[in-house]
Amino acid sequence: MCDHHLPITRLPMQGGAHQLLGLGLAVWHRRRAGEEESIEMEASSVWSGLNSGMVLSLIAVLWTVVWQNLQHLQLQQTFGRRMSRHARRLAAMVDPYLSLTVAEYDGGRMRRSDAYEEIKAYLGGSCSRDARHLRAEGGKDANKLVLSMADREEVADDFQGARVWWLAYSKSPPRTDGFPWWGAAAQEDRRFYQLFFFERHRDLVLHTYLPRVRQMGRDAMLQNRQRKLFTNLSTSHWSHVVFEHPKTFATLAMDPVKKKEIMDDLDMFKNGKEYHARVGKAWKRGYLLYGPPGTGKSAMIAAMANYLDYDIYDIELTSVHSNSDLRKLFIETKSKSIIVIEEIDCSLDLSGARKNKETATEEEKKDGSSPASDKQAEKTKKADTSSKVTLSGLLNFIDGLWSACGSERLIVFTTNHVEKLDSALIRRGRMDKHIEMSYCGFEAFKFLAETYLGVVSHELFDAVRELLQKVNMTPADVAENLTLKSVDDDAHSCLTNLVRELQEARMRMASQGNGEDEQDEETQ
Ligand SMILES: Nc1ncnc2c1ncn2[C@@H]1O[C@H](COP(=O)(O)OP(=O)(O)OP(=O)(O)O)[C@@H](O)[C@H]1O
Ligand SMILES: [Mg+2]
Repeated sequence: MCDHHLPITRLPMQGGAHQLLGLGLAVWHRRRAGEEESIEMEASSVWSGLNSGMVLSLIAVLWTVVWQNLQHLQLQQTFGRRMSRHARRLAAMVDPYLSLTVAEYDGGRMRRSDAYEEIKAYLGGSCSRDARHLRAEGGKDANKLVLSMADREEVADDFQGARVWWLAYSKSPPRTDGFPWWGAAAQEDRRFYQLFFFERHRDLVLHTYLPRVRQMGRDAMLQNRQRKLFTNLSTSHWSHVVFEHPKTFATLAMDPVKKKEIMDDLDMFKNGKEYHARVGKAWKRGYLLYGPPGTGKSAMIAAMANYLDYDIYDIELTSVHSNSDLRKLFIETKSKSIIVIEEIDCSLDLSGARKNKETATEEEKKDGSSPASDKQAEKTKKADTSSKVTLSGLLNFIDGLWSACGSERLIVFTTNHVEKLDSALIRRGRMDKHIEMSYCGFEAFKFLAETYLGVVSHELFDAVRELLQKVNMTPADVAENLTLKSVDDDAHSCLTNLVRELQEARMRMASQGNGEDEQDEETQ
């Protein structure tokens, strides 16, 4: 990149005379810039440049008027081809510059363009030197800002002896009356980068320069990347915070063999680009994590994201109003990410329609059952009665045609009640790997004792082993007991507390068992 007067003062305009008038002026500027590369312009050449620029502008305006009239008279069919050939020749004489535009959103407003992001990252480094007006966002380094060009800024770039110019601009979106589901984001300005270069550099720019820009942009993005945790606060848009969960596989208590198996599976997935292409499968993988509350399902997702260095998209299904909103959310997700739907059984009625509070409680009243869980009651309370995400919509989201757009994505469902899930939802190919997160065993306890207390053996370990064989306690409860809560606490006091709690749980189980036995005897 170079520090240079910027030759292009043309902002993209609607076609026709305005644009061509601008073109004439731009030519003068660019001619001037071309000469400035080697010599300073003298006053007389400025005037001659200006005059030729003005003449060209006039020709351009006249040409546009004639052309528009020809169009109007519908003579274009007869003369159009020949005229447009002449037009192209004239344009090349008048303006030896080509331009290329990259929009922030391609495919309507559905998906942010990777190319736009890469160009933005590429230009970030140079614009801090050359541009006068900048935009800034937080980056990986807490003390630094990631810079990009503000609207209407231009920077020049030199590549293998060719000079090109980048312009940033934005446009207001067209009116969206009658399309309310496009939402607020559709009203935001649309951003673009426009690249100008000499026609003689066409091949160099298109085939060498631009691929290099994209590659360098990707590298810069990796350097500045902050991992993000996204959620859909509204029906079809993501909001995010920086993802900073400290859980890693090194601090996740579970059977070491099982843990290794999961880590190997993740490695295979991450390095599986060629494999997926070879066997013709979309590069995605489904994980189902199931087990009682507090057994580490959410902790496992955080550990996976940290291990793979992926972003997380946590979908709140109860806020999604329709299958098409779900699709929109999905399309907006980036690669290298984990898409999570927690407590899937609470978010969706697996017969296809969403539960709402009334229907849920009606059902419970009818069969005399209590709510499946407080969490479920809470979820169903939140569910919008107008929600229409269906089981088939969800299945489509996981492995329909749309699921293949983008790549390198894990889809993770969690549930406390795996038995409630529709078999279609969790069959292999959709949820490829089923992982049971279970109550704390002795191995997991030893791991937690070492992590939380730094002890690898203790006189109370045998008592804990014996009790854990008889009592179901979650890793979350064990971890809570092993947490130092005051300066007087130490390993011994924590382990004593744990043993006491396990004994109490065992006594409760025994008394419940007795109660049930007595009831059985009475009924007999
Ligand atoms: N296997 C584990 N290893 C280490 N810590 C654990 C483990 N399981 C749970 N924890 C700790 O217990 C707490 C609760 O765990 P987590 O939220 O992951 O449980 P969950 O299975 O997602 O529960 P729920 O079904 O209620 O969402 C967390 O602080 C987590 O760090
Ligand atoms: Mg959880």
